Amino acid sequence: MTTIRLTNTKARRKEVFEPIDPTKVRMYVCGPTVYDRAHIGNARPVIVFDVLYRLLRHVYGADHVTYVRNFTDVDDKINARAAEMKAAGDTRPLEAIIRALTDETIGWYHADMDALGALRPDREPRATEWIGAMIAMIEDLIGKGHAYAKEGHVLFRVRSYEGYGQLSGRSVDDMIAGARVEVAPFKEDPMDFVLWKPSSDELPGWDSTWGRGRPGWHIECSAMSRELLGESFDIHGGGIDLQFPHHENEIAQSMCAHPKGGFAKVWMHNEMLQVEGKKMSKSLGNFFTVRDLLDQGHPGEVIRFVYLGTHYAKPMDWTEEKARQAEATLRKWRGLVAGIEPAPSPAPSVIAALADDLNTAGAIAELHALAGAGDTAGLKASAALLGLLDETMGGWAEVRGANADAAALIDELLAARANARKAKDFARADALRDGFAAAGVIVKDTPQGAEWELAPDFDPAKLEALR
Ligand SMILES: Nc1ncnc2c1ncn2[C@@H]1O[C@H](COP(=O)(O)OP(=O)(O)OP(=O)(O)O)[C@@H](O)[C@H]1O
Ligand SMILES: [Zn+2]
Repeated sequence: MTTIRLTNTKARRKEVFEPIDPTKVRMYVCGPTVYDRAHIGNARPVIVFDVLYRLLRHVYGADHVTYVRNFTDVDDKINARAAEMKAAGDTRPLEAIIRALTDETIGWYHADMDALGALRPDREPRATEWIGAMIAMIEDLIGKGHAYAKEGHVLFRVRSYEGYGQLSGRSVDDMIAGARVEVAPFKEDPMDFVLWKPSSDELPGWDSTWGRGRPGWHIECSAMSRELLGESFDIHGGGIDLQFPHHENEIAQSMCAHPKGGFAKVWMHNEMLQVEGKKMSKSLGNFFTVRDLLDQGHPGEVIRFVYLGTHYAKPMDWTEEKARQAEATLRKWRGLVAGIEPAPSPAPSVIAALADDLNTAGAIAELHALAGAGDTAGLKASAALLGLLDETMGGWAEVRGANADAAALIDELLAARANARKAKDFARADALRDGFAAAGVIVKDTPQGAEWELAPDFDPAKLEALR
């Protein structure tokens, strides 16, 4: 069996991955808070953990892997957005606006992430459907002395859990000094965080022994992962921005509620997608959405390919140049594998790269090697492991709109040019080169073969005349 090695943030090193139960590999990834279109930063964990999911399914069998990713559909940011909509004239009750907003956002999220070729997780729990489990967990924590109720709030008593800070490697006192912790009259200690808070009549709320209220964000993931995966599971993922406080708080809650369980064995964090050295985020306003890129004509597969070019543990940025190169490569590979029966399994070299802490850039280098060696069946099977070259994947036909026919003709003419060169028919090869230039097709010869793109003055009639 393939040995997978993963960097465990908790251990701060690369470890051999050994599932607790190899017939039931379990992974939980923190999903989006649903009030807005996903920006391209939010797509990074989706793609990273989709590749891991595909690798786990390949190694352990598709029926032996359970992937859970939640939707946070109760949150102050959602309430604030709904309040803005109401202030802007929406006449529905706030709760109805919230329901419509979260439903619509989940629909967008599915459409956008599907377009990136991400498989849907096995379970996608909505927090609002698991409130009972959250209340039960909070009651349990109070019973065990790890939480306390005050003024309609329930707080987690951070100093009651001695392991607090281990994941992020900081002491509680450092954290207090460094973080902007909210001091509130109902807190015993500034580090304590909210498990439950009161809701006004018009906000979403659920009845509890502490009054009508709603859960805090951190308890959602602890309760849902416990319900769907158990007290111990294999992998917990999310962006590095969630390591503290969100994941630290999840660990504290889950370890205190279920001291016999181990919660997550391996913690994996993707680094940030950045814009000029800063995390892309809604609060900084330096974001654009996956939908923006799709609407600009970038096929989802091209976006995916760009992400795979950088290791998940390194920061990355999005550039048009990367997109251009990705598109040229994929266009060429799509031409190579069209109508080809894939090999029965992916190439060992590609599996080995992915098994080495998801070395996606290395896996792509291996795909180039397969393409270069003419192993198109191997290329197709191996690309599938990365979620690439799927013939049902959309985007390509629309990418250049009416120019889809042109794409086929250009590829045909490039093949003709290569043949002419091989046959030393330089007159024909040169005529094609000049013809491309005149028609507005920019051709670039690279070690991997010819790449092309259309200039703004592209003239389909001139291209047609080159036949
Ligand atoms: N710039 C980014 N690069 C990579 N991952 C990101 C980035 N921003 C958010 N994420 C990840 O996206 C996932 C969904 O997070 P969530 O919906 O809470 O977004 P968010 O953190 O609220 O976004 P923002 O910071 O823009 O408000 C999380 O796993 C988070 O770590
Ligand atoms: Zn979470």
